[in-house]
Amino acid sequence: FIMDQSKEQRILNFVLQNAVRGDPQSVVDTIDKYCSQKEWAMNVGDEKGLILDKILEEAKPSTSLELGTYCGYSAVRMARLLKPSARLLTIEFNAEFAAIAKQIIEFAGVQEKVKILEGPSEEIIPQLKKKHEVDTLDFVFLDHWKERYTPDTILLQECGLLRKGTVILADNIVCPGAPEFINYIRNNSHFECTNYPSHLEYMKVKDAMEKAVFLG
Ligand SMILES: Nc1ncnc2c1ncn2[C@@H]1O[C@H](Cn2cc(CNC(=O)c3cc([N+](=O)[O-])cc(O)c3O)nn2)[C@@H](O)[C@H]1O
Ligand SMILES: [Mg+2]
Repeated sequence: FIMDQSKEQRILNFVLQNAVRGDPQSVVDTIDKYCSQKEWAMNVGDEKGLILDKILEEAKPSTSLELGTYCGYSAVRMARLLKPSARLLTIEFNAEFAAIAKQIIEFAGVQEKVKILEGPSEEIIPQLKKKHEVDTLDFVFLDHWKERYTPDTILLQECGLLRKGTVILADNIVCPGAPEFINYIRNNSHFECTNYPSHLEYMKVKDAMEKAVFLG
C-alpha cells in the first residue's frame, strides 16, 4: 500500500520511473520536481544547489566528504561535476536513507565516484585515513544535524584531515540555523568565511550557506 511507504521510498520510486538512467542531471531535476510539486524533502535543492555547484567547480576537489547523505541528491549533484579520478565519501547513519541513496546514486551512474559510509560521523571521521585511505580532504559539505557541524569540524582538524585551502561548505545557516557553528567558525582565525544568502529548498523562506576555507 503506497501510503505505507516512506517519503524517501516515494522519492526513489519517482526517480526510477521518471529520470533517465545514467544521467545525473536528470536525477537531480527529477528529485527537485517531486519535492517542489509533491512532497517537500530536505535536499539542498536547485537554488542552493547552484551555489554548491559553483563553489565545488572552483575547488576542483580530488577528495570530497559529505556529512548527511539523506537520499543522495547532493551526492549525485556533486559527483556529476567531479573529474573521473575524483572521489566523494558521504556519511549517513540512517540505514534506510543510506539504502535509498545507494539506489539513487547507482541509477544516476555515479557509483564509481561515490562511496556511502554508513554510521555516525563522529565514529567514521576518525577512520577515514586508515580505513578509507584518505590523506587530506579538498572539500567538505556539512548537511547533517546542525549541532554536529562544530564538533565534526573540530574532529576533522584533530584527525589531520584538513589542509591549507580545504573548503568547508555548510548548508542551513539560517533555516533551521546553525548559530553555534557560525559563532565558532567566524571567530576562528584558522578559517576565512564567506556567507551566501539564498532560500530554503523549495520554499520562499530565507536560508544561507557559509563557506569556510581552512588557512592551516
Ligand atoms: N551525526 C550524523 N552522522 C551521520 N549522518 C547523520 C548525522 N546526523 C544526521 N545524519 C543524517 O543526515 C541525514 C539528513 N539529516 C539532516 C539532518 C539535519 N538537516 C536538517 O535537519 C535539515 C532541515 C531542514 N529543514 O527542516 O528545513 C532543511 C535542511 O536543508 C536540512 O538539512 N537530519 N537528518 C539523515 O539521513 C540523518 O540520518
Ligand atoms: Mg540541508
